[in-house]
Amino acid sequence: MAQYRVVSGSVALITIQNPPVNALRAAVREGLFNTIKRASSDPQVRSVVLSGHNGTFCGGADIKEFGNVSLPGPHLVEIFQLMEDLVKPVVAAIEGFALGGGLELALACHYRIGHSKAKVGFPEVNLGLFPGAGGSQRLPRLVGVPAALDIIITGRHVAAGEALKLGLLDRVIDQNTVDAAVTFSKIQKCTSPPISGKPLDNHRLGNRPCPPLENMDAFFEEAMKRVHSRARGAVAPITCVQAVRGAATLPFHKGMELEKMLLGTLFNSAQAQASQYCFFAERAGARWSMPSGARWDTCKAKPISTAAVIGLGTMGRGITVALARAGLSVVAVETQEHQLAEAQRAVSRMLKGGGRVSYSPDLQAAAEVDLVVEAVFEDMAIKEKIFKQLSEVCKPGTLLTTNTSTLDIDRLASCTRDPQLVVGMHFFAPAHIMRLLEVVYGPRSSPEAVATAMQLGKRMGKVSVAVGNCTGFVGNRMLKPYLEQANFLLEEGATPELVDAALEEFGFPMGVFKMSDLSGLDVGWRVRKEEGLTGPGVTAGQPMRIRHGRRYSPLGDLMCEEGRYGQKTGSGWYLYDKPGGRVARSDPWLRNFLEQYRARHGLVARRISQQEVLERCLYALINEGFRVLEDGIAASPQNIDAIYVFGYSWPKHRGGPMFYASQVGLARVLEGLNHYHQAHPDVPHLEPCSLLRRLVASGSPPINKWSEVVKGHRSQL
Ligand SMILES: CC(C)(COP(=O)(O)OP(=O)(O)OC[C@H]1O[C@@H](n2cnc3c(N)ncnc32)[C@H](O)[C@@H]1OP(=O)(O)O)[C@@H](O)C(=O)NCCC(=O)NCCSC(=O)CC(=O)CCCCCCCCCCCCC(=O)O
Ligand SMILES: NC(=O)C1=CN([C@@H]2O[C@H](COP(=O)(O)OP(=O)(O)OC[C@H]3O[C@@H](n4cnc5c(N)ncnc54)[C@H](O)[C@@H]3O)[C@@H](O)[C@H]2O)C=CC1
Repeated sequence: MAQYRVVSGSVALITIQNPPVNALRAAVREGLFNTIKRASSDPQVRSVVLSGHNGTFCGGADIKEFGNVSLPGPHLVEIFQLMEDLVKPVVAAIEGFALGGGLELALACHYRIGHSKAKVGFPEVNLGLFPGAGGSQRLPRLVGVPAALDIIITGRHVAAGEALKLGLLDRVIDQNTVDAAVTFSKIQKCTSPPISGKPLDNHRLGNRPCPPLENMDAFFEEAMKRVHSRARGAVAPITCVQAVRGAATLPFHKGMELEKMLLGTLFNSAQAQASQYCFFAERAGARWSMPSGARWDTCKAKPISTAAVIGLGTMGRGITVALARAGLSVVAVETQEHQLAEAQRAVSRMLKGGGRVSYSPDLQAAAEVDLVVEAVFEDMAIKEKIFKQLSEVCKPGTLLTTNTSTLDIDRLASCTRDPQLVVGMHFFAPAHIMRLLEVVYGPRSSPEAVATAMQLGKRMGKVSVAVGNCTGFVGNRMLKPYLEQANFLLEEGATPELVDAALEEFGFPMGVFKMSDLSGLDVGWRVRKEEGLTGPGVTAGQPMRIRHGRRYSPLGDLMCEEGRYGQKTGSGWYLYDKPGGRVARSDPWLRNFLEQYRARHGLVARRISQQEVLERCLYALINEGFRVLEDGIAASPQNIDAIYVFGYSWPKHRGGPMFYASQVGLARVLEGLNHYHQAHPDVPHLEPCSLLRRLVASGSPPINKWSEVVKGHRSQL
């Protein structure tokens, strides 16, 4: 766990060994504690080098241990103090990553040497924590308060070059880091005396004062204001500011006491649990499986080096950028001349002149590529035609994928010669930025096609989740009842402002109406027309607010008929200063419109609480999530949660909708749905699904045990 060797005659080389990231689990902490003591008392040893096995210094504390109320083994704070107090110089040799507790470990060393490709950082804020083993107190003393606060609050990875400039690293090298650190620990080159034996006090960060900061009170006030406005209800970022303020104002030992107290408030909090759950949910998608039994570890991906993107609108442009950034050579195809020219400019701008992209108005240009992503209008007839053409044009074996957000993958596959080569690759806007990729398999998609799309997602840095084929797949299928509830609430007396405020307070960066204005109201309108819910496809004589015997809100359709598509037209649920404007203002027109609408349909506006908004919107969405699990469209609640956190900006500190349901309590969610369904019996999305009932009947097991109930449930269907 911590290997000890004496090298070069007098240097104790301690190597942390705990693959894959050398996390500081109990046995490692024990090993570190013992080897530091050994180095201290070994008369042969004059200096110490600390390194990590297999090119990674240390990924920090072992997150899997965090559920324990009291962690076993020696405490990190104690180990780091022991190391800092050592009278022999200790040099950290940083290769790969030094993150979280790993960087705290490096800060407790007297010197830090990093490889030029190394990265350091404090990502704890993403886990609902902050660097609580001395990091919040030592880093500001080394790099100053503003730089330290930035690193701690953002959780970003700092590249070696920047770390050197900040003084976080003493040296950056391109050669073998451990060898360099051993040499460094023994001698300082040229005129300087050997560092072994040199007084080390200035290199013990706990002994140093924080560099002074002018206008400190104003600095922290401003920082706190910024954090409050951005944290969206997350507590950890606020604690980061409090802890760093402690470093700036208190002696080290007092700062450490404050750090301990603050960590105590976070460590077992619901937010920390939710954020840590998200860390593992993000990674769980890589271990995909299909109902056929095909799995991530038994299927091989095809090599992909060239791709074509068909349709260069909003999505196609971002997809082209994402593929080019992943190192693929991309052919971008668009039939509209002006769109092609505009897309070429936009893509070049985003790629900053880099990437290998060629442009064509002709589908024939896709003849030799390994993979195609189709991103034309959401119109089945157009897409079917394109898939038929692609099947004729492309070389045998080309993977044909579609970015459709709702349509049937199998129907598209049936237009091709090789339906097993067709899968959905559902990106989220903006496609080069949003991390989520839903990889949709149809009944005939081959495991190899799925493996290839998943592998490509990884190359693009996406969180990829394999899902089954149904209208809207996982994310958009669950979104439908959420949007539906929001519209019903408007009919009943709410305003877009009230609904959005409730959702933003919950932690979404944008409420449902602001989000719809951003995406474009016409997108959903097109889908509803395609489904025959509005437009010429509606059976004559149907009441306006009923479709297929269920409650329906035509509000979104009426807005589009008024030409209000959202930001792009300068008005939607809100008013914008110009088409394409970003700042939403309340619109008196809309208030009038809603009043007239209610009057026309005999609806009496009532007072609606924020709690009702949250429960109806979120429980309806969660209920559909249970149906998705029940139908086997998503393999696990973790997959659903990853989709919502990385594709729909569900607040990480709430852990995703299914985790949130488990935290609220399944019985309470069931009770809420029963209540609202009784009040609205014509809304099937509010009727609790049978899997939820069954989970509650089985005593509401923890989320990692749901799959057992799901399996039993499916076998009974
Ligand atoms: C390191 C990475 C950047 C590597 O990325 P990549 O190569 O892409 O690999 P991955 O797929 O991400 O990971 C591979 C594999 O490893 C698993 N893993 C990664 N990191 C960890 C980890 N830190 N712990 C456990 N497991 C880890 C990962 O899950 C993968 O496995 P799989 O899931 O099975 O596929 C990347 O991995 C990464 O970013 N890792 C996380 C880095 C990070 O966030 N580090 C910070 C950890 S938190 C930390 O260090 C906090 C502290 O040190 C301070 C807390 C002190 C604790 C003190 C406890 C005292 C509590 C008392 C409180 C009460 C007080 C009172 O009462 O008084
Ligand atoms: N806009 C969004 O937020 C998201 C959209 N999607 C899906 O992505 C697809 C594309 O959507 P958008 O980019 O928003 O549409 P868009 O309307 O912005 O762009 C579509 C482009 O396809 C081009 N096109 C049409 N027929 C073509 C053909 N035969 N050959 C080549 N190009 C052709 C059009 O000229 C247009 O430039 C749709 O299936 C949509 O459902 C998926 C995720 C998010």
